[in-house]
Amino acid sequence: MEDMKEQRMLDYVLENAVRGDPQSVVDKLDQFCRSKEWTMNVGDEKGLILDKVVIEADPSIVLELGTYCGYSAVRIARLLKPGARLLSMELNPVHASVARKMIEFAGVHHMVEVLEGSAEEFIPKLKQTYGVETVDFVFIDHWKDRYLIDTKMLEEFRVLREGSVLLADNVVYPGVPDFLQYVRTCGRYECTNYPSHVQYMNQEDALEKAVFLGYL
Ligand SMILES: Cc1ncccc1-c1cc(O)c2nc[nH]c(=O)c2c1
Ligand SMILES: [Mg+2]
Repeated sequence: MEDMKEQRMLDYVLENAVRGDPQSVVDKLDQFCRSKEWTMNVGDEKGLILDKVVIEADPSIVLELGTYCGYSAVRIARLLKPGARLLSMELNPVHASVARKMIEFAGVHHMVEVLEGSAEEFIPKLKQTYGVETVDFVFIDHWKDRYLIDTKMLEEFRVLREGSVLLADNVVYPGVPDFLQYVRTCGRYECTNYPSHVQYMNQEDALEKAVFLGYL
């Protein structure tokens, strides 16, 4: 396989971060993206907002839609309590492979599982295959055209419970207007917007938190 940007980013972490130290992996990923090549990790600025929302939620079961190279999986897992689990879904097999190595190097592989495939495929299986009754936190960061469909699927399969926290990246850029309109107007979510910037750039972006109020 040709040497892809994602492979170069993984190699940089393996050479420069500290094995078993998730913070050092996060720091070296940000350093790579600022000094070598831009990649679509959620990044350090939006990452601090993600940290605060995760700490506040203190979740036991986390879903992530869109693993990419594992930056946010490592960033979230480093904040989870013992026994908590993160299931992260990634459609792209090359990214999933890079992410698994990143997560293992960071030493959080005992709490993070990367599911290779689409959210559409895995959400219906969460209960019988992964023993997940409901989830406490969902980080949505995959593809703008899937945010709304997959959120409705989480509702349809009763994966959410009163108080489940959805946190969506890129609600300004690239933008997910249909998802925003839905969570802000359907009556089943309490929404908060967190203005920020596209990772490692000056372009405006934002995160949106949507707390599920129940199957009204
Ligand atoms: C790729 C890109 N170019 C310019 C500006 C933003 C992006 C960008 C940023 C992200 O955080 C993304 N997250 C998930 N999925 C994406 O496709 C994605 C794309
Ligand atoms: Mg993103």
